[in-house]
Amino acid sequence: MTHPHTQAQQMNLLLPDIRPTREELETGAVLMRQFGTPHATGLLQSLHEIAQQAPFRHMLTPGGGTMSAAMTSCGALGWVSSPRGYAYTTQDPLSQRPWPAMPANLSTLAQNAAQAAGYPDFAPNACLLNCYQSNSHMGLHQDRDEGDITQPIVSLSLGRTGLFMWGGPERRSRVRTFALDHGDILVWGGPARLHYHGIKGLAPTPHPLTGLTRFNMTFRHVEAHTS
Ligand SMILES: O=C(O)CCC(=O)C(=O)O
Ligand SMILES: [Fe+2]
Repeated sequence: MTHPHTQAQQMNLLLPDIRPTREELETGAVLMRQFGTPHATGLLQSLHEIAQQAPFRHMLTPGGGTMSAAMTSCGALGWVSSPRGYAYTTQDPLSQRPWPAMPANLSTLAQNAAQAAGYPDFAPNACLLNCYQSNSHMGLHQDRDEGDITQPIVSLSLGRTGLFMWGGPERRSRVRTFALDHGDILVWGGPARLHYHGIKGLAPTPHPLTGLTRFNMTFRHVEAHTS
């Protein structure tokens, strides 16, 4: 029996491969596994500081429901849902104060991820933060309240794994479901910018840093025409 591997290859087999991967889901949509992982501790710290100023809350929907994910925002503009509809606002309606500023570690990571995905000019001015528990989900939807669809969406997952639904340009388009793990970043723009997507639920296993909670941050560029 000969040995099929050189000594160097054998050594490599003993080490985990921690290089970020880059997977094009389709034109304009790029999944970069683990892209945020090296920065996770600082990102979670910033998230908790944001939530101290602008707490996670379950927003009401125009259809009369309540969102099962709790949400807040940072940046110049924040996303709100209410019985009156969806909007980006400059103030948190809970405090009537401006949304917390977007911390530099968040915006830098989002811009680096966008650049790696092929969007070098991304300039986020809004970041929506989602907090999911075991019973949370987010139905298939488009991100279309931004006014500007020339810039991509950059989505960072932290903590417990989410089961992400990735569809197409129409609600009835075929949907792929896959896991988004701690540190994964998904970027969608260009021809995929208005593709339907959502969260089917969470994987059962707790995460060492967040327990049974999954956090997600989506970075957006919103045209400043809102209230
Ligand atoms: O939690 C996610 O991965 C997706 C969140 C999302 O689609 C949104 O906030 O618009
Ligand atoms: Fe979305």
